[in-house]
Amino acid sequence: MDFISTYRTAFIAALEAGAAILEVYNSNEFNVTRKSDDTPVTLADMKSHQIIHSLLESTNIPVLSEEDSPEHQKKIKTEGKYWLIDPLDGTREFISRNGEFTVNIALVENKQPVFGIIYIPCNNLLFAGAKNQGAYMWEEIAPGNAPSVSFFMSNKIKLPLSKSNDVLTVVASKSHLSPETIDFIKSIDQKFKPVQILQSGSSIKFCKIATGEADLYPRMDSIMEWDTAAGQAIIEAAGGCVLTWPDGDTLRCIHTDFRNPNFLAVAPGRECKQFFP
Ligand SMILES: Nc1ncnc2c1ncn2[C@@H]1O[C@H](COP(=O)(O)O)[C@@H](OP(=O)(O)O)[C@H]1O
Ligand SMILES: [Mg+2]
Repeated sequence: MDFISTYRTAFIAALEAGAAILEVYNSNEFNVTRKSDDTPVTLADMKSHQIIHSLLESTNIPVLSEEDSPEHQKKIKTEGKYWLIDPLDGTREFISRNGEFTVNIALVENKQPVFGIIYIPCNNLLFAGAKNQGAYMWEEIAPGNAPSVSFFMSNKIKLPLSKSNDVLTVVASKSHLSPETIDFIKSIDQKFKPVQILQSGSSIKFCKIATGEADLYPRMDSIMEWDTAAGQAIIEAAGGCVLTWPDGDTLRCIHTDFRNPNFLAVAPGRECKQFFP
């Protein structure tokens, strides 16, 4: 549990970024523009990016953000340790005002996420986990100034939570559901009836796997390493796995264009192999 004090700056950054995001969310000034890959970006993405960057720079560990320029991203040495951040994951959900967006901060070491934070500012929910140190969630964590380390220690809820039923629950994207993901869900439905399907935006899907609220998160289209690193660290710390599909290797941050292959995340306590060919 030392990670709460070790990575205190990341906790502070996530909550301060959450406050800046909500300030934009509660205004009508989103300033939506399109990036070169045609994905949307808002004033909230950029404010969050600046806050997290400036706070994490004090750790003397390089910072790589989704919103950095491609030139800056290429300069970061990904051989050692670096922060990998998505200042606002679920920009489409943000723009459509459904509240399903997150702040993601991961620490990557030797190509593997070893620590992750996901903050859901609209729900006051915070998730964090570190390799060999477990994963936890906190409720009623308001955006803004971070509570003390002792507050985090005494209010933590260990993940996974206990599960109340045997139905296999699959969680999938709300805004980007590829035909391959739909085919995978159909095949699971045939093999493991009854199957329940949930849809949610952003890294909230990883949080649902880490808590055990959902059992499977299939992603059969290629999302980026900043979309997955924090969630993977939390799921693995909780005892689950995030594996490439269909090979079944542990997902790693090894791609020069930061684009992940297809993957399947499996909740703690579920045997991963049964879902692979
Ligand atoms: N085909 C694709 N290629 C790259 N990124 C993708 C993608 N489909 C979805 N994403 C990104 O994945 C993130 C989460 O999406 P989803 O809610 O569908 O899980 C979003 O990140 P951002 O909002 O940070 O840009 C979205 O842009
Ligand atoms: Mg983003």
